[in-house]
Amino acid sequence: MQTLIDLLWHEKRDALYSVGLGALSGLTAVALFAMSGYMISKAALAPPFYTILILTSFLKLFGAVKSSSRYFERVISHRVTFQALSRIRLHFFEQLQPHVPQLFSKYRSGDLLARFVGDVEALQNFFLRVVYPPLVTAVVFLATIFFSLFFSVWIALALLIGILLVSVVIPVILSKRLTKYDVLEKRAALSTETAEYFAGYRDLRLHQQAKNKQQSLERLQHMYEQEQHRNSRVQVWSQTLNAGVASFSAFAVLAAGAYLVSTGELNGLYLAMLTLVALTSFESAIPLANTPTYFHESNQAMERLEFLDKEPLPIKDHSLLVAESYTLMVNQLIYSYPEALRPVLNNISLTFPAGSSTVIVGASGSGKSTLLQLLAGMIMPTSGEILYNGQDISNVQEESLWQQTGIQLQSSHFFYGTVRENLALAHASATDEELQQALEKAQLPLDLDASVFERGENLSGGEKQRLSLARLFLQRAKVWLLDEPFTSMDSFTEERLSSELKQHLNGGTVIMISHKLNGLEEVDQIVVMDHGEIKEVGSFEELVARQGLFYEMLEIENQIV
Ligand SMILES: Nc1ncnc2c1ncn2[C@@H]1O[C@H](COP(=O)(O)OP(=O)(O)OP(=O)(O)O)[C@@H](O)[C@H]1O
Repeated sequence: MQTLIDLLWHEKRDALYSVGLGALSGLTAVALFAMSGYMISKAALAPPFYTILILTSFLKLFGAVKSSSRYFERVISHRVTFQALSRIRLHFFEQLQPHVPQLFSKYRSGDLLARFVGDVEALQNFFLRVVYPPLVTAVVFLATIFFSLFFSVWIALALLIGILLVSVVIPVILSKRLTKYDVLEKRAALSTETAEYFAGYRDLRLHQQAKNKQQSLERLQHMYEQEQHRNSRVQVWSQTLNAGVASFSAFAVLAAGAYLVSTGELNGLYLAMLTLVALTSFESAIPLANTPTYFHESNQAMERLEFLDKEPLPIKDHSLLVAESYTLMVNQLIYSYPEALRPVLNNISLTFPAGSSTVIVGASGSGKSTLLQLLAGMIMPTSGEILYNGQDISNVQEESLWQQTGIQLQSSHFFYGTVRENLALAHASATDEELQQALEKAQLPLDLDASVFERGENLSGGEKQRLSLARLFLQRAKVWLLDEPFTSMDSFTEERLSSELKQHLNGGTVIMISHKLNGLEEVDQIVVMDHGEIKEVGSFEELVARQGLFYEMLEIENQIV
């Protein structure tokens, strides 16, 4: 909540103006009705014509001030809200950014979307319906009670009791009931499951599970609706009590006034005026009926949005020192995924000399991709160090690291748009000719203006892989980290592409994961991994001669071929 107040504080000037204008509008509304009441009573006594004329002029003045101040108050208060919302979005986006590579290990995409769209949106009510109404009501009531004191202490007391009930007693009681409900949490659960349902719809249909999933979605929707229903029931109660107290207070003012008139303590001329003052001033307290609900909702939205703040991030304030080439070293590296019971990489030490080529092989799940992501600085080691030319990358800003590295992961993301836009991701200023050349090198005969659907849905597995290789052909890096770049290709395309790639990567330090063991004779170093450990390191010839794990795997591959 403190963060929200801090973010809103940036708009303090406009917020103050809108509260001032709101108070002015509320006060002139009270004055308008007070004057009307007084005028009606006065008119009954047949006063001189000029008295009516003066009173009517005041009525017109109050009416004009009320409408214009209300108009400007609306303009400014909405400006405050939208500017604060944009600050809030920016703030949470900045908080989110450093967590991005690992974010989806911890949070589901539907949940993140619910937080950054729905929860941020819920905060638009914070100023308009939580901060603003109590301030305006306080000003209006202070002035009204002070004004009433000139006529009767009892009438002022009736107003004071009424406003205390509306602004303190009712909200406090209802807030206790509201804390039981969590509409945002239920909405997030529904949106998380719905996002997954759409993403996996094809598989659900194929396995005849769409109906089951649909039923569980319906259950979530029902829970969400019930929570909304309970929440709105509290809101309706709040509005009813608010209106009841307002009417009762106005009645109390009328009754007290009538009694005081009968005892001669109050001039009857003011009775209608004071009753109308009470009725109108409680009108400015109507929005208070929604304050507990919106306060509770804003509180919950902030709690859901501050989920990342609690996790301190390492400070990365160094840049990678620029060099002609890089030797990569890994020292006693241990890595455990968050909340995993055992480390996935166990005490790994390796050297990748500058300009050398290394292929990492090993059984599925042995930790190859994890090691590559660590080398790329996408995840941080649990312990141990990763050095680029002796420089520890734990405090190096990712951008400076990624300027020197060309990375291809097992799967790349393709954005909805054109082939050109998807390629430009790797080299924003590349000319059409350069983009075309990259496509040719990647053996991908696609038009630059051809459409790409979300996640590359209209591309085959091999085409996706070649499109991401085309991105690599547009880059000039000194370290290349490639995770199985040819898995979805036929042998002929793989052969042609791999010789193109070899030429392109020439001179850089290349580390590539592969499941194919044949054809590695020219590679400088082969690393064999098993269960998160390095089992063997050496050239093809050395490993074959050793007749260890690599040799066994090669034998099996040869038998299968
Ligand atoms: N984000 C993650 N969160 C938790 N565990 C993970 C995560 N990614 C991978 N793992 C686990 O870490 C282990 C190593 O995974 P990794 O992807 O590094 O293996 P790999 O050798 O590259 O496998 P493959 O050859 O099948 O791609 C696996 O047991 C996997 O279940």
